[in-house]
Amino acid sequence: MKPMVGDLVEFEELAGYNSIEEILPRKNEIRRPAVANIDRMLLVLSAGKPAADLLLADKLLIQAEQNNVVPLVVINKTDTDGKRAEELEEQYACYNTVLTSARNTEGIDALKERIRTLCVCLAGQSAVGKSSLINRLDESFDLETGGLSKKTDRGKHTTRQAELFYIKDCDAYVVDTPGFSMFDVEMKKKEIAGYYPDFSQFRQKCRFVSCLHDREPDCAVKQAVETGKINRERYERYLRIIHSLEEK
Ligand SMILES: Nc1nc2c(ncn2[C@@H]2O[C@H](COP(=O)(O)OP(=O)(O)OP(=O)(O)O)[C@@H](O)[C@H]2O)c(=O)[nH]1
Ligand SMILES: [Zn+2]
Repeated sequence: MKPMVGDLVEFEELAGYNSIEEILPRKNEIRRPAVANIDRMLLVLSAGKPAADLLLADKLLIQAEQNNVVPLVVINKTDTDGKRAEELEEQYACYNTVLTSARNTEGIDALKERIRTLCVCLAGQSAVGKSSLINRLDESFDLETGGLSKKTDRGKHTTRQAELFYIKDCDAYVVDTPGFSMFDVEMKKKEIAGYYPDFSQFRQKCRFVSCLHDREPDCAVKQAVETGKINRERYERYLRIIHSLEEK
């Protein structure tokens, strides 16, 4: 077994270095970002630039649910576009959300309360403000942060490796992770809908037990989309995810 950030280990102190003797059993682990033993995955979305990749966000939320990691959706850069921040909050209303600005410190105290005494990891695209948020959670930190590429409006991948930080103010451990943009869910397509909390109260009412909520008749999930009880954009991205698995 290879050690991961977040692992609890037994180690031996040797001259000048410590040697890992044993990796203790993990309560959970996720692939992207690669971390273990976390209580919450803080999925950071930008209300400004870079534009939030919501397909990526949904896939990361599925991964968290699949691995028993409770997600918290952090909508950062509220100072740049408050309206967009509210739109994102609405799309992810079935999760716990918190609106933040690492620029003007909006929501930082609320974020501290959400992570108090927990071990959490940050996840998301490059330049959404993950390292900037850590700098705000403890003002004595001075992690390197990066701008956007002028040409592409994408992040510059400033953080290169996952690293654990202790936040004294709220007795929490936070793992900063490098941003990424590619991720594929690895599971059977019939399992995917089970990881959508917003579908859960409707799924049982579909005519077919095996309903994929796609082209089947009498699908309660589709009806909920029609009546506005499920966010249509979330549903359309769900279809993209299951169709991409069919193609494989
Ligand atoms: N306006 C505004 N800018 C922000 C905010 N948070 C971060 N930024 C800026 O966004 C850029 C990227 O911030 P980082 O903290 O490096 O982003 P990151 O998610 O850690 O990026 P990677 O390490 O590449 O994954 C920097 O120029 C920050 O100053 C915010 O709330 N509002
Ligand atoms: Zn259905």
